[in-house]
Amino acid sequence: MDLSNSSPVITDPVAISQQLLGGLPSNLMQFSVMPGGYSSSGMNVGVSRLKIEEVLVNGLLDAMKSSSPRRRLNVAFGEDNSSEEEDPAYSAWMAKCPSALASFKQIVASAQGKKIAVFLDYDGTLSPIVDDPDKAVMSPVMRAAVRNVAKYFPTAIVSGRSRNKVFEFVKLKELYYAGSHGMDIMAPSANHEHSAEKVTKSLLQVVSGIEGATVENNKFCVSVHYRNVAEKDWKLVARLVNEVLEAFPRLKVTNGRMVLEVRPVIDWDKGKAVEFLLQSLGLNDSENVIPIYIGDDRTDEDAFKVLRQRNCGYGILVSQVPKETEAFYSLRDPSEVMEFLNFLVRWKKHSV
Ligand SMILES: O=P(O)(O)OC[C@H]1O[C@H](O[C@H]2O[C@H](CO)[C@@H](O)[C@H](O)[C@H]2O)[C@H](O)[C@@H](O)[C@@H]1O
Repeated sequence: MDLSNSSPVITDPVAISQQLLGGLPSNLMQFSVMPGGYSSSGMNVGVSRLKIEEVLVNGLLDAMKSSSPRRRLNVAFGEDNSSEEEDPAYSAWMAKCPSALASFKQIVASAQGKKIAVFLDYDGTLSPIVDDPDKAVMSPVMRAAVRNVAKYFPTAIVSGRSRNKVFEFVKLKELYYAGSHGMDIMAPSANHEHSAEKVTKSLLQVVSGIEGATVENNKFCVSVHYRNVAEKDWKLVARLVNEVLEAFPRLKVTNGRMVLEVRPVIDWDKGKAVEFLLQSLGLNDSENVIPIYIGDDRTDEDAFKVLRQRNCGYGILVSQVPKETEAFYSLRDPSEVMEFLNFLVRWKKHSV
């Protein structure tokens, strides 16, 4: 795709957005408590607004605490500080989610004679997780691995970052990009971008007093980072984000790796982006195409689910700790991601 015209892979964004918005499943409709404690459906919920807010905030806080553990691992390519001996819990987890490196022969055997399409998350997959989101740079050797993969396989970056921002990190024009958790290729109607601008401003105001809290505008989505916030202040972050979102009924909050992701309440995610990319690239033939999606966080699970539902292709989770996942295989960190990508290139070079 020619990025110079900065036009993403889209068909008719307005029609698709209307279809998306019109097709909003009921479970995503906003639950609103009417004055006097009646829900929009007229049911007497008998629950005070404050009680509901407390439940929402505590739910968010539980999810924040369960997000990626505070592990200060310097895993920038070969400087992995994790202990050498195998962690029994990780070994037990790998029985269910085997290493994609150890399973490489099975993966390529199933791809023999078929087309492989590669989808790559950015943060925690191509770049190590670091404290400052602006410093999550990709190493030259990882860039070379991705560049080489793109020589043999259609390759896309699917990121929560804005499309422009993740392109600035990756710097490879020959790739396809789906930014803002897969929405940017759709160029949803401008009001999503407008909401993101407005909610960014509100979030910056409310978290400005919390040390370590930062807000990142990713065009159609906004990230509220709490990686550098003292755990005692996490509930305050959750409460403030929840309060701001009350004024934005078309936005929701989901969890990433020590980040609250503020996203439009539309039925669109990285999984839908992968389906859209496969279709628009003419790779929708599940008999002859093996999509491989590599990612590290909860938003990547939407893509893993799609591949599992299609019974075609492989999700690969990047994690150093056992996690519930829809992925088929696992890799420990970005250095193993790079090794896997290099395996793919070597296999293709020697099998043509
Ligand atoms: O979909 P991704 O490409 O994985 O992007 C998801 C989020 O990644 C970034 O945040 C994460 O990485 C940061 C840098 O390593 C880290 O500081 C932060 O704690 C992680 O959550 C990015 O800043 C977010 O906007 C993305 O949504």
